[in-house]
Amino acid sequence: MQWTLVIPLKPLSRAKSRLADTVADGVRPGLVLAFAQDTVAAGLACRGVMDVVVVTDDPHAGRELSALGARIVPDTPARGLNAALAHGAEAIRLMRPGAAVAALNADLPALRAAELEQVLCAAEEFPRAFLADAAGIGTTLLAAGTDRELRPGFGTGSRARHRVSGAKELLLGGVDSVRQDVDTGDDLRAALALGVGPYTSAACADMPAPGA
Ligand SMILES: Nc1nc2c(ncn2[C@@H]2O[C@H](COP(=O)(O)OP(=O)(O)OP(=O)(O)O)[C@@H](O)[C@H]2O)c(=O)[nH]1
Ligand SMILES: C=C(OP(=O)(O)O)C(=O)O
Repeated sequence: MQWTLVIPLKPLSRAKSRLADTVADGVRPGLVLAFAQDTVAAGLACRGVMDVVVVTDDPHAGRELSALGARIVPDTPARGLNAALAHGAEAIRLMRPGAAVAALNADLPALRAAELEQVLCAAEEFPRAFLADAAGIGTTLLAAGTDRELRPGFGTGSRARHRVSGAKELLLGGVDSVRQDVDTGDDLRAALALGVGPYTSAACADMPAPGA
């Protein structure tokens, strides 16, 4: 099965506010963009991925991610993360009816294409499936196979919400890079320990010791 990834990204100046105590305001937007660049680059390098759609209203991020090969879809006006994902999935299926769609957070700087491939292969077995985040509370990926509605329930506590929605939880080992989202300073240190992609690595090199 070939998947289209739909990746939501908030305007950079407002994103990742929970990193404020670790990363200075002036540096944070560049770091958030670097997370998204590493996420998109790994997604595009994944064999099971046909294409990547980023839902964002941020013009700078749109240009940079489009240069990597992503298609940019403008956000729905101020209706939040799940509306953005539903809107992205709808745009994909207008273009390619029935397409298999997987929502993926843009904050996965350690993402490895081979691990994403493993998750998407496992998701093929179910109409809807999801992967819990490293903290075990949220979700980093929600997949809807051919002709299945995505029905995203992302946000705080989304693991339980996606379970209740009937999506199958993928209980896989060896896919830490797909689970490791970055919300806090501790998450950033965990991602750095796993090994981040080149954009995040370069952004962190300009920062005062985020891994300390
Ligand atoms: N397009 C779009 N993406 C969103 C929106 N809200 C959140 N996201 C994205 O959804 C993903 C998961 O969101 P969070 O992990 O909460 O990221 P965040 O909102 O930047 O983080 P905090 O400010 O710390 O809450 C990230 O890739 C965000 O950029 C939205 O309203 N529109
Ligand atoms: C978006 C999510 O949460 P967080 O903001 O904690 O990344 C989620 O896990 O669905």
